[in-house]
Formats: sequence, C-alpha cells, structure tokens
Amino acid sequence: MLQLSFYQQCPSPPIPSPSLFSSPSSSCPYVSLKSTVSCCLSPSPVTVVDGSADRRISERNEIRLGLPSKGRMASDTLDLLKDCQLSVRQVNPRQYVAQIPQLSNLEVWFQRPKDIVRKLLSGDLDLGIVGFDIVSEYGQGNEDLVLVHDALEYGECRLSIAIPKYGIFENINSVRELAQMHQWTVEKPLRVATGFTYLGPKFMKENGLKHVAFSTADGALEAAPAMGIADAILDLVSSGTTLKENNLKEIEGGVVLESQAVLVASKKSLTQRKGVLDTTHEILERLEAHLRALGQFTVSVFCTYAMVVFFL
Ligand SMILES: Nc1ncnc2c1ncn2[C@@H]1O[C@H](COP(=O)(O)OP(=O)(O)OP(=O)(O)O)[C@@H](O)[C@H]1O
Ligand SMILES: O=P(O)(O)OC[C@H]1O[C@H](OP(=O)(O)OP(=O)(O)O)[C@H](O)[C@@H]1O
Repeated sequence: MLQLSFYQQCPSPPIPSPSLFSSPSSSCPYVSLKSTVSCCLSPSPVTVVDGSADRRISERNEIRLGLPSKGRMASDTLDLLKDCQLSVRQVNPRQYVAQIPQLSNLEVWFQRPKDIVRKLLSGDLDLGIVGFDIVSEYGQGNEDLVLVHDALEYGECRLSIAIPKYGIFENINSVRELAQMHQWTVEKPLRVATGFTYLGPKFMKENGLKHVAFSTADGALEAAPAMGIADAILDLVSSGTTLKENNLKEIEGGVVLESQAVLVASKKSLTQRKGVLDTTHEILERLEAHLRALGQFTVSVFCTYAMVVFFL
C-alpha cells in the first residue's frame, strides 16, 4: 500500500463553491483539502484511457509538467514558477518543450489549457497548471485527476450565468426566477450561449431549468443576446466589465464555479511513475513557501496545514 501525503493550505478567503461541485475548498470553511475533482453526476463522455496509459507509463522515464502555451494564464504561470526558484528554461518561444534545471528528469510541455487536462487523462502528462474551470470542464469529474494545490492565487474568475438587463429579463434577478419564467417550453427553450458545454447543461439541470437549448462559440459570447442568438450566456467573468458594457447582468445563484490557477496531477502518474511523487512534493513545497511569503495565510488564524493522506 502506497501512502501519499500532501500538505494542504487554506485559501483566504475560502472559495465559495456551488452545490454541484464538491470543490475541495468548499468542503471545510478553514482547511482546504485537495483530493480528486469530483464534480460529475452524469457518466463522463471522456474516454478514460485504460491499458494504453499504463503502457505509456512504462514507456517513458521523464516526468512531464504541462504549462499553458499562451493566453492569459501563460506568463503568470511562468512568473509564479520563477518566484518559486523554478525558472523555466525555454530555448525559444515556439519550442514547446522546456526544462526546469532545479527539477531533474522533468520536462515542461507547453500546451493549451484544455489539452493539458486531456493529456493528463490520456497519460501523456503527469502534472499540469491550469485554471480550475478547465479542470472541471474537461476533466468532468474523472477520478484520475488530483488537485494537488487548488489556490495558486492568480487567474481568478467565476463561471457565471448572465442575462440582459432589459426586456423580459428586467425584473429577473435570480436563477430561481429565471427557472420560473413561463416563457420556456419544449418548443421555445431558454437559449444559452456558452463554451462550457459540459458544466452548463449539468448546472441548468441541477437548478431546475428544464427547457434549455445550448449554443456554443469560441469567444465574444456577450454579443449573443443583443444579436438575438441567445437569451442568456454562461461565461467567465472577472472584473465584470464585459458584461456591463454589453448590458448584461449576473443573477443570484448563477455562479457555476469559482476558479483560479491550480496544480493538478494524474493519480496514475503519482502512484505508478517513478519520481513523480517526489517531484510533486518538491514543487508543492516551493509553491507553499512562496505563497506563505506573500502573506496569504495572515488572515487565517484558524487555518492550519492539513495533511491529507491518500491510501491507494
Ligand atoms: N476574465 C477572464 N476570462 C477568461 N478567462 C479567465 C479570466 N480570468 C481568468 N481566466 C482564466 O484564464 C483561462 C483562459 O485562458 P486563455 O486566455 O488561455 O483562454 P483561451 O485563449 O480563451 O483558451 P482557448 O483559446 O484555448 O480556448 C480561463 O480558463 C480561466 O482559468
Ligand atoms: O469580466 P471581465 O474582466 O470583463 O472578463 C470577462 C471576459 O474575458 C473573457 O473573454 P476574453 O477577453 O478572453 O475574450 P473572448 O471573449 O474572445 O474569449 C471572458 O470570456 C469574458 O468575455
């Protein structure tokens, strides 16, 4: 029996979490316990690798860490690692493999965040840093994903429903009121534009919205209601400026999840690949030391480190 111990931290303040998520941060008001991401209520459409992942585990010796190749998480992730004395040495920006000299036998692979999660599941990566929203959407509760650190203190945003401030929605201010609107029928469902096609339907179902039709787009979703394409949107919000500028509002009970950057690992890699556990400890200790130095624990007199022990 292998015993894995992760030192945990308490985010300050704890991330509020909606009911559909058993986000580790929500399980206890003071101590954040990271375990598997378990948000799934329905069977996952992700094909979970079986024997092939095990074969790959024996095929390569190096440990692989996936980092965002571009987008808003990319430079902040490199900055965080640098602050932890884990500078990533990349020969040139178009080369997708890099090294962290302090971590021997570790390869950094730059990938799009959603691909990092997919590759953790397929066994092609062992560790990754991405937004919790991406782990939740593309991980779909797969038990092979372990949140090693769930509060890296950047990339904060929330996945939230927004509706127009005007027209039939003028007096609608909560999900409950939205669900109770008599307009939505089988023939004329509530039309929601979102890039989160797993979390969106799941949330609507759990919140009593029966007649909902989803459409998807890669960006600028806030335009959809004014264009007449959708009644509502489900998208990431941070400052709220984009919603405001497009005459949209969030509603009570409409936050699907709170997100920030997390360190996620493949449980299979942690347990089966030589060196992954030690390397994960090394990264985690450096992250903890850095975040502690930033003073994020000062508000949590109540917060203690908790040791989570996984018996596997
Ligand atoms: N206001 C925000 N809007 C979108 N994402 C945000 C915001 N604030 C933080 N994030 C985080 O940044 C991530 C988006 O990063 P990125 O810019 O790489 O996305 P993207 O380019 O839209 O992704 P892709 O093109 O691969 O679909 C989100 O998954 C989330 O974790
Ligand atoms: O609350 P705010 O601070 O205004 O941020 C929210 C906006 O930022 C993101 O879009 P992004 O800038 O990535 O552009 P996109 O719509 O093309 O994806 C997100 O999809 C929202 O549209």
